[in-house]
Amino acid sequence: MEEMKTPISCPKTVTVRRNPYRKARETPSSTVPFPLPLSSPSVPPDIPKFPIQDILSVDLPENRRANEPDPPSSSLSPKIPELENLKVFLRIRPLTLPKSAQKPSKNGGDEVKNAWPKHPKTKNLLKKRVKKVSEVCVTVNDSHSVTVSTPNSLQESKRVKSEVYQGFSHVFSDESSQAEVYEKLVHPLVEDFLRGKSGMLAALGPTGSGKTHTVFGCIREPGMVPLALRHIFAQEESNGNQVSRTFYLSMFEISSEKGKSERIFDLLQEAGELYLQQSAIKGLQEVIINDALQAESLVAHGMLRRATAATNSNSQSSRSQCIINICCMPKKIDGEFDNESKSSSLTIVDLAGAEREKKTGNKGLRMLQSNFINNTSMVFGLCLRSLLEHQKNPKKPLQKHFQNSLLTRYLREYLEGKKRMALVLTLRPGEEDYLETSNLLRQASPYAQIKFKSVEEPDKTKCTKRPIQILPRADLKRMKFSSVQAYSINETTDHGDQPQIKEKDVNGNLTEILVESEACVGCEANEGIYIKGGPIQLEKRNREHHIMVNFAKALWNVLKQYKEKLEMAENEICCLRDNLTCEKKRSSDLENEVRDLKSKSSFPDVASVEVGSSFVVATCIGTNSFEVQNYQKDENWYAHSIAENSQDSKDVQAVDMHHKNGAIGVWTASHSGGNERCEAAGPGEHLQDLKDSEKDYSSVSNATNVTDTKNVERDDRRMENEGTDSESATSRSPSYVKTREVRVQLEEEEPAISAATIPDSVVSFSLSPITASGDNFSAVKIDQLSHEKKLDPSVTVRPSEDALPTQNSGDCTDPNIVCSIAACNSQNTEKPKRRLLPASSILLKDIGSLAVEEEIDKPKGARGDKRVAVEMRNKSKGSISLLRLLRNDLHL
Ligand SMILES: Nc1ncnc2c1ncn2[C@@H]1O[C@H](COP(=O)(O)OP(=O)(O)OP(=O)(O)O)[C@@H](O)[C@H]1O
Repeated sequence: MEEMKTPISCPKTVTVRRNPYRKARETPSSTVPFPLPLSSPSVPPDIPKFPIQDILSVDLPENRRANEPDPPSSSLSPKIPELENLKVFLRIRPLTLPKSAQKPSKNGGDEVKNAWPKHPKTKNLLKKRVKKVSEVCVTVNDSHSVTVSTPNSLQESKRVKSEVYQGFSHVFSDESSQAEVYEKLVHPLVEDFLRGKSGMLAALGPTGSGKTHTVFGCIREPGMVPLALRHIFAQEESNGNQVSRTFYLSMFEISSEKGKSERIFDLLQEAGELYLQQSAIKGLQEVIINDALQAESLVAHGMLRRATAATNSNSQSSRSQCIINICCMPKKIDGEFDNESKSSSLTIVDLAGAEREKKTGNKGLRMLQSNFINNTSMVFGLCLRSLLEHQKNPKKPLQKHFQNSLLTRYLREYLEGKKRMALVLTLRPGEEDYLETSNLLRQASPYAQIKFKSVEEPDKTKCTKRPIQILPRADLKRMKFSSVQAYSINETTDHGDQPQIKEKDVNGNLTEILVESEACVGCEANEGIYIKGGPIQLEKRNREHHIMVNFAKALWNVLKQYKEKLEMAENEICCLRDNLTCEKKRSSDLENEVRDLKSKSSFPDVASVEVGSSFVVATCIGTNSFEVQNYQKDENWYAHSIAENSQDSKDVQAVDMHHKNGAIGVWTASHSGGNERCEAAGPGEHLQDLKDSEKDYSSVSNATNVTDTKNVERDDRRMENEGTDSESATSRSPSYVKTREVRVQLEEEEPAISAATIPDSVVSFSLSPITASGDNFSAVKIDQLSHEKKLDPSVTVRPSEDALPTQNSGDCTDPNIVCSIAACNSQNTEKPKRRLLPASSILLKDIGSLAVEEEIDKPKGARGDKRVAVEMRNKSKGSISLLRLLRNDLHL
């Protein structure tokens, strides 16, 4: 507060003290310059200096005109193309016409129209033409510019009193003759035409301004067309080239009847209406012209056909757009075109003049025609303006105004700046024509800024159509791929910035085609490839072409590889199919062989086991099916009972039987031809040891025919007899059977379980000592297991209490064979097709233990019932009844 009150003296240096206190830095002026470290991180190393000197040393181009577009940068186009400005000529018609040229109109003709108030300014400027000055609004400044003065009557509504239009190629005053106009306007075009450059001249202007007079002229003052024809043929005659070239003349008009659709008519012949196809008139007659006189007469003939009508502005006003084409085609010498001469065309267009309704006073049909004429003129102007704007600012697209009229469609290439063109503006200088004149000059004078390239046109006779070669189909397909590749675009500097399309022909020669920068060039190759656009677009397209070609190549290679793989896979499939067929055939052959062998085999797989006083015989009748028989030993044979074959079994059963004297016999039952044959084998070789693994039964006794095996089955006694009888048999079968027997030691000497081997398998037998019914007779075929395991040679088998299931196990005498006797369950095994009665021996064994009477005399009551129930559970009804029977029979 004290400081605020005391006056503050202004110090030289002010120190601002902050909280917290900081030491003030010394002022830079008082300090020694502090050298920055060389490797200061804040300073980026090696920053290039700004090349100001280089920039300044560049030579600046000379000042260009304001209306000239900026030159393209050197990087984009190394060489500035030779551009030509559109030549715009201006011709001023005489204000007054000679009396011979004047044809009175209804309203008094030109004299009436030119009775406009005089312009005082022009009067002062052109003193020599006092009469005209008072009437004209257009004055020629020099050969390139004119001044248009506003009439006094319009000065109040107009801001400017005069307008200067410049930039014309030449301004022809009203005193200019046709020859003078021709010399400057058409002569260069004709010269170019004769050199092979096409060109077009169009006359624009309001009605009655002298377009037709300029183009066609009259007898005394021939116009541009007759003069051009004379020039052409004079040139030909002077050069002596009449033979080398042919000139064609065509002339047609585009008109609109009743203001509706546009129509094209040939003016050289009565051909009716013609049609425009793209840029060509279909059906247009092109007359060969041999001399100027003939040509002029043709033109005069066409002019007579042209639609004209008298209007207030013109007694012979054109009501159509008239187009004349003079074509030059080199003649064929010995079927070949002359190399030096080129084809070209010269087009001269006489447009119908724009009309103002107020001035012409057109009504009805005339007014409709006037609308059509004005519309065509407007479209023509729009096309040129769009071209100009597009050239000034390439970002602006080139509008397609040409589509709006037949004339502009026909002249499309010219109106898009692709071909050389010249315009001649005709006007009437009278003050009364001020508006038309002013409008025309305002609109058309900027067209002089339109540029087009002076290019040598491709010779139509050489490059437009190539001969189509008839190639094989495969070659054509290949060409579809290779034709794109055949084009290579090379932007060389030989032709400025015009890209060069090098086209490889069939012979491999490169032919160069120039493509205009803003041009649209169609290259008709065999595949009809069309290249459009400027150099940048062409480059882009070229890149796209290359990409597509590479893509197509890669795709083609991939497809080829897939095709090869597919073919290989198909071949493999074929091989596999063949192999499969072979294997199937082999398998079927093997099956047949096995079947044959089986059928040929005399003996099926048979195994027998001695169980107590009985033999149990198992015969393999299927894959897992056995037929089990048991039979008792008699005094002679251990086995002398055999069951019948099942009807399905076609095999032969054989049972090895053991004679009391140690002989081995085979009991066989064969089936052949529907008759079953039972063969009783006689004593064969004496085999002392039944435990031998293999016994060959080479001797078989004579056979006894058995017609009905069932009889055999039903009559055991008969079977036994037959078996006995077989002992004396002498005939022997060459068949034999191989069996292996596995003895199983049974606990408690109850031969309930045994097993035997048959070839490649093990059969186990289960005989229940408790239940003597046939249901508990079972045999299971157990396939040989792998040889890796061995069982204990001494196997003890303990039958289960209820005998179901019964566990069997056995060992194999052959050490190479490892056998395993698996669980044997009568329910699991396939039941034999025919059940046999239980062995009587077993029953007999049980007879003693069974108390049949007890059963009868069983105590009644609950305990007695239980006991009976337990016993009855162990013994079936059949066994009980059988036991009873046997007891009765045996008197036990
Ligand atoms: N330079 C000229 N010298 C002499 N006479 C001329 C000249 N220009 C035009 N004329 C005459 O003016 C009249 C009208 O000219 P012209 O028919 O050529 O006009 P135009 O522009 O074709 O009119 P439109 O568009 O109606 O057909 C004609 O009689 C023609 O002879």
